[in-house]
Amino acid sequence: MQDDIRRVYKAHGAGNDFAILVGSGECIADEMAAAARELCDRHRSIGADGLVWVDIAALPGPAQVRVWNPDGSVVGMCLNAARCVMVLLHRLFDITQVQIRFANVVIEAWVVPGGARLQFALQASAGNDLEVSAIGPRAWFVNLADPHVVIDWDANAAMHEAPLADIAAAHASGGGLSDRPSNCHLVARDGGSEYHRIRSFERRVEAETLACGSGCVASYLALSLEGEHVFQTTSGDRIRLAKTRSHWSLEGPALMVFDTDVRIVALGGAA
Ligand SMILES: N[C@@H](CCC[C@H](N)C(=O)O)C(=O)O
Repeated sequence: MQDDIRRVYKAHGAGNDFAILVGSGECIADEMAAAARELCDRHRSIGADGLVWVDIAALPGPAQVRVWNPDGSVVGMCLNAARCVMVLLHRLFDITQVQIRFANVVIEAWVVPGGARLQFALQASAGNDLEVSAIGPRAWFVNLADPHVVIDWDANAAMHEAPLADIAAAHASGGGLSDRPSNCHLVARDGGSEYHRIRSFERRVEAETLACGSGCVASYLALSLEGEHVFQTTSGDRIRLAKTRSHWSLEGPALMVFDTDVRIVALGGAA
């Protein structure tokens, strides 16, 4: 393969889709930010909600994982991408378990039928300030590795018709309920049950995505839930979430879509 041609893997976790690059060692952050802008473009390239770099140098030990939004900004933690990485490493190396390390969050991952299960701890610490604060009668700001606004939507009002992009622009873009651009989630709890519907608008994707794993965690925290809860995402897929003491368990679908060779201009390929 020529030096400027890279293997790119396309995968999705509950419809949240990613272009994934695999390599040994650290990547160059500026180059990857530019590669994210290039590869995530849905009109001119593969198209994705984010670009993922997986450093496999230490396998079967920890995989270092970095994620960039389509605008080239860094994602703190991406739980849908984490499941995709587990499924990809299973495909490539036949491993069924791996530790995935984001900059501030360490995740244990296992392959399960149709997807992956993740286990992780989220603690308030210097690099990962966990913050949940009420910002309205039924709205919360939740800071995980990235900022989220959660709005508790009346389950009797048609959530699928809600103008999510407008709500995010009014309340989660830095001028409304939160003072900084945030991901914005509408959550409706059916009959007070353990079953929730969620719609997510992701900052820096600047669009509604089909699912957001961190958004499910933020919603669980905002709504002060306990025990196991299921979030049905816009894609119709389900993300199962439970918390015991400080440990979270998240299970959901992840699928490889295709892989292909791409000349990436940002990584030195000729335009
Ligand atoms: N989709 C992700 C989280 C994405 C975070 C976001 N775009 C940001 O930068 O804040 C997930 O599944 O966790």
